[in-house]
Amino acid sequence: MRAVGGKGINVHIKAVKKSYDARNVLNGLDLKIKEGEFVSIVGKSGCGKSTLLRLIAGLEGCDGGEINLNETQLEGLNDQARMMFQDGRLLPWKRVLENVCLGLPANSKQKAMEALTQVGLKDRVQDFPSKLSGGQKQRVALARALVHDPSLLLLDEPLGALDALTRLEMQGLIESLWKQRKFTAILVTHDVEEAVAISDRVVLIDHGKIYLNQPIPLPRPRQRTNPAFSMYVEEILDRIMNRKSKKNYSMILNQETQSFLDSINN
Ligand SMILES: Nc1ncnc2c1ncn2[C@@H]1O[C@H](COP(=O)(O)OP(=O)(O)OP(=O)(O)O)[C@@H](O)[C@H]1O
Repeated sequence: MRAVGGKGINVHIKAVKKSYDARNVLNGLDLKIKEGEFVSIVGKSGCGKSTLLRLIAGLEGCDGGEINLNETQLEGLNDQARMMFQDGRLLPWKRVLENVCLGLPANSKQKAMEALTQVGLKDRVQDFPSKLSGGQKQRVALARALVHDPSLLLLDEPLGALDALTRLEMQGLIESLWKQRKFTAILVTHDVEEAVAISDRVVLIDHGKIYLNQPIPLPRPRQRTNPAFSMYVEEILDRIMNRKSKKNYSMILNQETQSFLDSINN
């Protein structure tokens, strides 16, 4: 069933398989994401993060298993989701406002203006993308996704090409829009600090399955100077690199993980 007004949806990924050229990328992957939850996906390059996002977007089909959105099996394109990529994918010959209005009915200008105001670009609506900085282009891409009131926002390394300061600003913007609009968000990122800073939960893909399912129960906005913040970052990095945990945080983290997983399964 379609969620209304951008309210988040549950995403249930069941035993999903995907292969390319007879090589298994996703190998019976299971993941449950709650309505309105912010989940980040991390893992080594090539482990299948973007593949999973494309399957959830319905851009490609699964070779096995299924993806359910609020208990309804996804077939074809996921019309409740919008996706944002590393390169904003703006049309260079269209102005900012026209880029955001793409695919919308002719009377949607007001709504597009509101989305552009929310991302802090109301003064740049008549500019062409070539006049914008990298961060501004990604703000347009974010407005273009949000103007459709998605129930699910899929973020494929959207901040990967930005400088460190712009990245921090954009993380804050994405987090505040997620809080206001209450959509479900799935972020693919290589930056474990970014994942810990804005997610309710970080999941790690390895060998085509979820290898770590780590809730981040820290208050928001997250303080990077908080020792617990560094503990999560270190532990997740250790697990990505298959290193033995240096400080033996695993036990604490595993207890939190188990109680979180119990709560979503009940
Ligand atoms: N269309 C395709 N045809 C063939 N192989 C593909 C295709 N798409 C992805 N792959 C392969 O599937 C594997 C997973 O790719 P994917 O892009 O999902 O990884 P990723 O974890 O997002 O990587 P990165 O972090 O480097 O972006 C890679 O080995 C990739 O080469």
